[in-house]
Amino acid sequence: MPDQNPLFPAFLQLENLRVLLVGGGNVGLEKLTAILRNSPRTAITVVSITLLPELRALAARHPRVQLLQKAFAETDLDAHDLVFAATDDPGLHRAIVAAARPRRLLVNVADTPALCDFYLSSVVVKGQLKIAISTNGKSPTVGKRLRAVLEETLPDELDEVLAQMTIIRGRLAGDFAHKVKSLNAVTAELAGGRAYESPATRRWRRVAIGSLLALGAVVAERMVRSRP
Ligand SMILES: C[C@@]1(CC(=O)O)C2=NC(=C\c3[nH]c(c(CCC(=O)O)c3CC(=O)O)Cc3[nH]c(c(CC(=O)O)c3CCC(=O)O)/C=C3\N/C(=C\2)[C@@H](CCC(=O)O)[C@]3(C)CC(=O)O)/[C@H]1CCC(=O)O
Ligand SMILES: NC(=O)c1ccc[n+]([C@@H]2O[C@H](COP(=O)([O-])OP(=O)(O)OC[C@H]3O[C@@H](n4cnc5c(N)ncnc54)[C@H](O)[C@@H]3O)[C@@H](O)[C@H]2O)c1
Repeated sequence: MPDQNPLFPAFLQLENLRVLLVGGGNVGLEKLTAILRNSPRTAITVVSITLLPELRALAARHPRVQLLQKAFAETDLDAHDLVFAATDDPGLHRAIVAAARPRRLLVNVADTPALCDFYLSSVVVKGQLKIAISTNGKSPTVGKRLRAVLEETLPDELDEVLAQMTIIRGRLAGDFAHKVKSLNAVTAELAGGRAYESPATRRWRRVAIGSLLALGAVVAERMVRSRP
């Protein structure tokens, strides 16, 4: 399958790891915000020559974020597990990746797929439910739009369902196979397909898919027309 998305999705216990963020400008602030929104107690070292006031304010609200106002040095990689590079210096990004490789550190370089060991995703949150979306870098904008559609469409009650299922699975007796059978039976309705969609969900699905397809067709046509 030549065209498949080969990325492996996983959900990190980031609060057990140590993160280095290099760059404290606009993009650095975006990365720090994304990390802390998901995993607010993560230990993060931010290394940057300059630090935006908003980033300082965010760090002040998170005791495990440490700010180091200075230029990046290779030794900053020591004692970290993951690295985010978000400066305005592509040469520095290449140097960070080169220094991180022999240390077996995983690196994300903002907006630079060729230098990334992992990509960030659009994240849908409904209580405890979290869905990460990857377009394999094809269009982060589509990821962002899909996030909004899913946030709007997924019923808020899903979080309650999860809470109830946790209680039920804790109470179920019997062997593993019996438990799986019971849990599948209890949740059968959730997987019931379109017949089980609420009218609002059905409408959103049609609107979302319809408008994305229409938009794609318009853009494609314009591009064909504007070709020299
Ligand atoms: C999901 C999200 C997470 C986050 O960053 O937190 C994310 N980008 C987001 C938004 C966004 N990024 C860009 C735009 C402008 C419009 C556009 O270009 O489409 C917008 C839209 C906006 O801001 O509205 C610019 C851009 N991004 C990349 C390139 C380079 C390239 O494509 O070659 C360029 C061109 C730079 C340039 O032209 O200079 C590359 C990457 N961006 C990724 C993640 C990874 C792939 C994710 C995937 O598989 O989809 C990957 C590969 C690596 C990485 O950075 O991790 C977040 C949405 C969060 C949300 O709101 O839900
Ligand atoms: N701001 C955006 O939304 C956006 C969008 C698309 C592309 N970009 C590109 O992304 C890059 C970063 O953008 P930005 O807005 O975050 O820039 P920025 O100037 O706000 O931030 C860059 C940060 O990197 C730090 N830095 C530079 N060299 C360093 C070093 N040697 N050691 C430590 N820190 C160092 C700077 O002190 C600064 O805090 C730029 O190349 C920009 O063109 C930005």
